[in-house]
Amino acid sequence: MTAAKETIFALASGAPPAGVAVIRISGPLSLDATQRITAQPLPKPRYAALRSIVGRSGQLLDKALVLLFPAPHSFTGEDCAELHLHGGKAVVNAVLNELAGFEGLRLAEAGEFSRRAFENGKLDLVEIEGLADLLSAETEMQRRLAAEQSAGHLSSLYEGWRERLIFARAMIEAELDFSDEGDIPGSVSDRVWSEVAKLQSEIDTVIDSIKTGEIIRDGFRVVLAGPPNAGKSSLMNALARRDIAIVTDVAGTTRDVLHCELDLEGYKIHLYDTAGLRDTEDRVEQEGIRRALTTIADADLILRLRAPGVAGEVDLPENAIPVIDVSTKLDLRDEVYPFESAESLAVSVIDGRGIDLLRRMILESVVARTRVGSLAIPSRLRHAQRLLAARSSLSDCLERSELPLELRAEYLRHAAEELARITGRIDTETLLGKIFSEFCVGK
Ligand SMILES: Nc1nc2c(ncn2[C@@H]2O[C@H](COP(=O)(O)OP(=O)(O)OP(=O)(O)O)[C@@H](O)[C@H]2O)c(=O)[nH]1
Ligand SMILES: [K+]
Ligand SMILES: [Mg+2]
Repeated sequence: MTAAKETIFALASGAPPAGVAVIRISGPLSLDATQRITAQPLPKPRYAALRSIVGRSGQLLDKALVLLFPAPHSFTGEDCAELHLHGGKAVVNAVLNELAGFEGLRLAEAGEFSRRAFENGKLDLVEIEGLADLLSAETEMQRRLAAEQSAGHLSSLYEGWRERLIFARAMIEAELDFSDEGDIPGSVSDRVWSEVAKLQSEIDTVIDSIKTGEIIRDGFRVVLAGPPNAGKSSLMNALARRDIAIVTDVAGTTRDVLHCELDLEGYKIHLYDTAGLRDTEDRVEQEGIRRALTTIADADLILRLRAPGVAGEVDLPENAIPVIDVSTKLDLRDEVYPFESAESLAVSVIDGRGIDLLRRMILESVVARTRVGSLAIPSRLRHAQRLLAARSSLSDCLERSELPLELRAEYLRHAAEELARITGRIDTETLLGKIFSEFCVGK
C-alpha cells in the first residue's frame, strides 16, 4: 500500500462507438475531479444521477450518469467514480482530455485498477486471475470456470489448506514445548501425521484436476489425421461450417497446420487440419508432415480418417491419446447407416450424414475428459507448480520420520508458504507484472 497515490482514469467499457461508454476514475482526487466537471451537485454515494458534464470554459461535453463509490466500498478500495457517457468516440475523447488536464490525474495503465484492488486487499491473486479469465471467456464452460475462481472459491480451498498446515505446525510446536518438560508422550504428533496425509491426498485430487481446468480454459485439441485425400480438409470445413481449408483432388494439398475454434455446448474446441501422412520426396510436403506429427502428438483427441479408394491406413505414433476412426465419403459406398461403433463412424460431407454424430462424439470425448465434481479447480501452470512443490514437502514430512520433529515441522512451513504464494500472500512482486499485464486499460 503506497501513500499519496495518483488518481487514475480510463475508459472501462469497450471501444467506441457504443451505446454507453463508462469512464472509471480511482484515487484520492476522484470525487474532486468529478465535481469539477459536473455542473450540478454530485449524487450521494452509489446512487446514479443524470448530470451535465462540462469543460473548463463551461461548455457542455455530454449528459451522463454519474456514480460515486467512496473508499473503501469500491472495486479498487479507493475513492472511485464512474461516468456513463454516450458512447461516441469524440464524446469519450473530450471527457478523457478534460480529466487529463487536471493536476494529479493521469490515464491508467493496463490492469492498474485491478492492481490497486489487490494492493488494497479487495482481491487476491487467484481471484484476479479468475477475473482476467472471466473477461476473456468466450464459451459457457470457460465462463463457469472463471466465475468459480473470481468468486474466491479456489482461493478458499488454498487458504483452507494453509490454515490446516499452520494448525498442524502449532500442534507440533505445542508437543515440543511439553516434551521439554518431559511429561507428555508423543501422541499429538500421530494425529498431526494423519491430518497431513489427508491433506496430501486432497491436494493430489486437485493436482489431478489441473489438466481438466486447462482443457476448459484453453480448449480441447482435436486433430484430423490420415493419408492424403482422406477428406481431412473437407471434414474441417464441414465441422466448422466455414470454408477454411483448400480442398482439391490433388493428394498433398494441405501442408501447413490449419486451425479453427468450435464452441460445442460451451466447450472450447481447437480443431486442426494437417498434411496427409505418406512417404514423399517433396521437401515442402515433408515439412508439412513433420508439423502434422507434432500437432498429432499434442492432441487431446485424434480423428483418424480413411476413405474408400484411398490407400494407406495411417500408423499413428504410439501414445495414449484417444482416437475416433472416421471413414469418409460415405456417399461413395453402399452403407446407409453412419454409426459403426463407439470409436468409429462413417461420414459424408456431400450429404452431411454422420457429421452431427461426429460432433456429438467429440463433445462426449471432451465431457468425459473434464468430468469433475466442482469447477473450483486450477487451470494455470503457476498453480500447478506451487501445488506440486507443496505436495512434495508434505510427502517429505511424512516419509522422513527419522528426522527430529522440528525439521519435519519445517516441511509443513514450506508447504504452507507454497500455498501462500498462489494467493499472493507472500513473494508477490515478481508475479504482479505478469498477471496484471493480462488486463486491458480500464480494468
Ligand atoms: N464424394 C465425396 N468426396 C469427398 C468427400 N470428402 C472429401 N471428398 C473429396 O476428396 C478429395 C480430397 O479431399 P480433401 O478434403 O482435400 O482431402 P485431404 O485429406 O485434406 O487431402 P490432403 O490435404 O491432400 O492430405 C476432394 O476431391 C474432395 O472433394 C465426401 O464426403 N464425399
Ligand atoms: K487433397
Ligand atoms: Mg487437406
